[in-house]
Amino acid sequence: MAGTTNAFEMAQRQFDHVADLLKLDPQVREILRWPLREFHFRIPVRMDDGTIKVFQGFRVQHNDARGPNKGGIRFHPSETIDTVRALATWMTWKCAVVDIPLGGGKGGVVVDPATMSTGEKERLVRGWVQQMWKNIGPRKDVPAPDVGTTPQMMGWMMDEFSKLQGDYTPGVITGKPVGGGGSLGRTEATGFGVIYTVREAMKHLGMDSSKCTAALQGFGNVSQYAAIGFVEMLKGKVVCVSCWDREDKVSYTFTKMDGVDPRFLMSITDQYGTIDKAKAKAAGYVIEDGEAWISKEVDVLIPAALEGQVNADTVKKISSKVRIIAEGANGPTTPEADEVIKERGIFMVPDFLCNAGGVTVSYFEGVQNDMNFYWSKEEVLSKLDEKMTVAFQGVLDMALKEKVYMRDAAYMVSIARVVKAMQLRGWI
Ligand SMILES: NC(=O)C1=CN([C@@H]2O[C@H](COP(=O)(O)OP(=O)(O)OC[C@H]3O[C@@H](n4cnc5c(N)ncnc54)[C@H](O)[C@@H]3O)[C@@H](O)[C@H]2O)C=CC1
Ligand SMILES: O=C(O)CCC(=O)C(=O)O
Repeated sequence: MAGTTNAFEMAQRQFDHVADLLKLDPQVREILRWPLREFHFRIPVRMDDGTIKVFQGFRVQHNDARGPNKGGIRFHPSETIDTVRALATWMTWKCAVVDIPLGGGKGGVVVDPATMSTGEKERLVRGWVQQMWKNIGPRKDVPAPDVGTTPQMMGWMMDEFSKLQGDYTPGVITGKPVGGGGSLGRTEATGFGVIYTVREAMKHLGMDSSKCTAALQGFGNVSQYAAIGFVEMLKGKVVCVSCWDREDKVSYTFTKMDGVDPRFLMSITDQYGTIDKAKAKAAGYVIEDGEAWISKEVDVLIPAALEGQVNADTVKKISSKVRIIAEGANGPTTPEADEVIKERGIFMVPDFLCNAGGVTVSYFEGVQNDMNFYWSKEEVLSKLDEKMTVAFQGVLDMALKEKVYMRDAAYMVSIARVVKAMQLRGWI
């Protein structure tokens, strides 16, 4: 992969660029370039065979000027502190851009959860809470799921925290299972939120969504509901999705030029987002290499897997037909690729705006936990649509007013809100 691959370096470069445009005070800049707090810890877990395995865990709290830190916990074999720092930093900008009263945090464990039994996973997540419980809580830092973690794990974590605290505390964590303190609509929230922003981008560009096509990277939580939303809400056609194949250890693209059926594909996908190749082939899907998704002649590209996927090499493969890139993933585009996209005039819906639907419904989940009163799915999704639409319009207005790239405009909106909160609290 060419160019910048370190996610935290990417996050700092994006921020520095806009800080320069804003002529941001150097001291304010120094606060915002780095996380305020980091926790590095080891989690010993009794494995099913009786041995003890020790896992590396992290939690990074980037900035809590606007409210408690908020952000998921990622379980991935290649997790690093720099990835967690980047993801925590983007969470600060994400919560600010959708104007929810929360700061930015993120956690992680270096582990491949697919290699563990259910019991081992439960002991690992309870161990994570045992290390962190004094530094998380509804008014301190509220974790949630991300890549490799599930609602069930959030349920166990909430239980562990409540036991240690001696009080039932559902608001300590979000993305919990429905019936166990979770909110209806959280599963769909990130993917549907992506589609609400694509809908608004299409309105701005004068595109008829029912005549549009899309190619998606990834087929996990975000991509599955983005694909469903593109087909069912926008009446468009998704020509391919891709995934990482855990057996073959490579990625594949699953293509059907007359339109994939996302609900069928979901029925043959495991909990880690790997699609069953044999079943897909039998249903008429063409299986191509993992990078094929990016060169499709479509109107919309939705990278919804991991960071750094649209980079100096892969950006060259983007077809001249593409008009919108909607970043479902966090940090999928490197600064080098951004330059090319800007030059080509492709409309960018940047990650921390595009995928903010998840944390928005997590915020709604916390509100419902506080009230001990739960909303219908329709109510949750209609509140989400409103938040995402207002946020999109705010960023678009800034981009048009300042004549800047949408990513820079999103940073401008968020930085102003975080700086204002720091001023109001007397930090600066
Ligand atoms: N789940 C959520 O609510 C939110 C997730 N995100 C971000 O969205 C992205 C995806 O997250 P989830 O869908 O939750 O994760 P997930 O674990 O449910 O799915 C990830 C998908 O990406 C695929 N993948 C991994 N490496 C790949 C590669 N090299 N090529 C193609 N596919 C690959 C996996 O096979 C899987 O289908 C991440 O960047 C995450 O941080 C952002 C906001 C909220
Ligand atoms: O739901 C949340 O609180 C966090 C979601 C998240 O980790 C993200 O938006 O990247």
